[in-house]
Amino acid sequence: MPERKFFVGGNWKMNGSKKEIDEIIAFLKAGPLDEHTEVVCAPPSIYLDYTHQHLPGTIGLAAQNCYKVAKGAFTGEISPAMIKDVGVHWVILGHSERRHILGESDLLVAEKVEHSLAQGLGVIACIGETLSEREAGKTSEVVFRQTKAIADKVTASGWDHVVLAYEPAQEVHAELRKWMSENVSPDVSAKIRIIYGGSVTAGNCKELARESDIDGFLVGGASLKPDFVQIVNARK
Ligand SMILES: O=C(CO)COP(=O)(O)O
Repeated sequence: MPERKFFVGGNWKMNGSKKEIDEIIAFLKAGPLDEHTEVVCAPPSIYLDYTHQHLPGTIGLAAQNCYKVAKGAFTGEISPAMIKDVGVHWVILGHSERRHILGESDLLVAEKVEHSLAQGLGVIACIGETLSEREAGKTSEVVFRQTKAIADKVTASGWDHVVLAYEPAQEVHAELRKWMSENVSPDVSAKIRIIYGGSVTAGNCKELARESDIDGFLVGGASLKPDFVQIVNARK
């Protein structure tokens, strides 16, 4: 069975300023960070370049979104080519806030994943149901529908550059891995990292990290605080 390197993403969402970023970088530098964990921070796009200039090279960077074509008349959007041009190698796509607040469809998210992979970015592809969908017992239906939209656009080798981020927990992670095995391939299912994106804190990270199908985290609020170091080190 392939080794899946633990992956912790810090999604800063629409937070931060140069001063706050300096503070985050200071606690990341102080660490120490478990070298067996892949760490990727995602600042707002306007700060990608600034963060790239100051962050240690051992920590990766992600944009929080991008568009599905290289350039053109798409006011307010950024492209994978631009993300790469400032030295950044990852992008988060399909975050629940983009799906539900900004109205991104499964197809749009999948097209963004396709274009980003074609341009050579790594993709943190987010999937997850809303609370009302969960309460209606639709978790698997929604999550598999979203995953299928993405899977339809990813080539066999493309999966090497995808991390799947899902909210609720081990049970669904295990179901997702089974879906990947049956619908993509046993090989991809064994290799792909499925990370947990539901309010991870310094308090709950160690227990979550013990689950066999949880290969890391996508952290929101706690990634802005020194607690993030403990989360990165959850498997230590
Ligand atoms: O959306 C999330 C990660 O992208 C989770 O956010 P919080 O960790 O702030 O709950």
